[in-house]
Amino acid sequence: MSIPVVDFGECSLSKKDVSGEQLQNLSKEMKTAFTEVGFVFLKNTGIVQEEVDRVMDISKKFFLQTDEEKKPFTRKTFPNNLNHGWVSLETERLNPSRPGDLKEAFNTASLHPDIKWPSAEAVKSFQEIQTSFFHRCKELSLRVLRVMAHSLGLDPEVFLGAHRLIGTDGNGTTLRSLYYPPGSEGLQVRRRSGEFIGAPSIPGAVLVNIADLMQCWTSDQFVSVRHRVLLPPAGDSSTRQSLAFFVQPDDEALITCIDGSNKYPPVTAGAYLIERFNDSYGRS
Ligand SMILES: O=C(O)CCC(=O)C(=O)O
Ligand SMILES: [Fe+2]
Repeated sequence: MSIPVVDFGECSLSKKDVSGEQLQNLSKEMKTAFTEVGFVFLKNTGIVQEEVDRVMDISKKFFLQTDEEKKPFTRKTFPNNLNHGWVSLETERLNPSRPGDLKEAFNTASLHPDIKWPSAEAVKSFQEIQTSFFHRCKELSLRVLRVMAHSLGLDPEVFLGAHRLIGTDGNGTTLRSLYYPPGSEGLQVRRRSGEFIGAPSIPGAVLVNIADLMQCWTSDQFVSVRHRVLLPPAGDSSTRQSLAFFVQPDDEALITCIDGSNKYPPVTAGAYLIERFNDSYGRS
C-alpha cells in the first residue's frame, strides 16, 4: 500500500478558472486520500520540477556557507516575524522525547520589506527565488483548500475565508527549505494500521499532508498521521534536501469543528501555532 497519486490537472495553476463540475472526480479522489491516508501526491499542479530545482539550488548554496555567514539570519532575530530565518542543526526537536533533529532549515515566513535577506555573492538571488516560490505555493494551496471543502460537501469559502492573509505577518504560513546531513533516508509516513511506508519523491509532484490542525477542523474526517525522516545508515555521504510549505490559517482565524461539534475546543490559528513552536523549540 503506498501513498495515493492524484492528477490535479483540472485545477492546475496553468488553468485560469476551475468549474464546479470539473471538481467532481478530483474531489472524490482527494477525499479518499485524506480520510484514509492523510497524505496525497498531486501531479500536474502547474508547479514544475525546474522551479523546485531552482529553490533547492539556492537553498543548498545558503546552507553550504559557514555558520558565521548564516548567523545574521537566525530565526527569532527578526522582530516582525519570530519564525522567519535560519534554524541551525539540532535546534528543533519535532519529537520532544528525542534529541535535537539532524537538520538545518531556512524559514521564509515573512515577506515584509524590513526583512534583511542573505546577499552574499553565492546567494544573490535568494530573496527573489524564495519569494516567488512562496507565491506559487500559496496559489496552489488555495486551490487545494477549495477542493478540500468541495470534497466534504462544504461551502468553498469555509477554509479559504480563513486564509486571506498568507504572505503577510498576520498569517504564519512558511516556506521551509530543509537540509539534512549525509545519509538521511527519505520520508516515511505511518499508515493507520501502524506500519511506516516510504514516500519516495515523484519528480514534478507535490506531496500534501493534512496535518494536525486540519484534522481538528474537520472533526477527524481528514486524518493527520505521523511521519519521519530516518537517521542515516553509517557510511552514507550524500546530503538530503526537501522543501515544505506549511500552510497556516490567519492568526486571528478561529478554528472550530466544521461539523458544529465540540470534539476539539475552538482555537485561534495563531495561538495554536505558538503552542506547537513551544513544543518543538522549547518554551521561551
Ligand atoms: O524532509 C521531509 O521530507 C519532511 C519534512 C517534514 O515533514 C517537516 O519538516 O515537518
Ligand atoms: Fe512534517
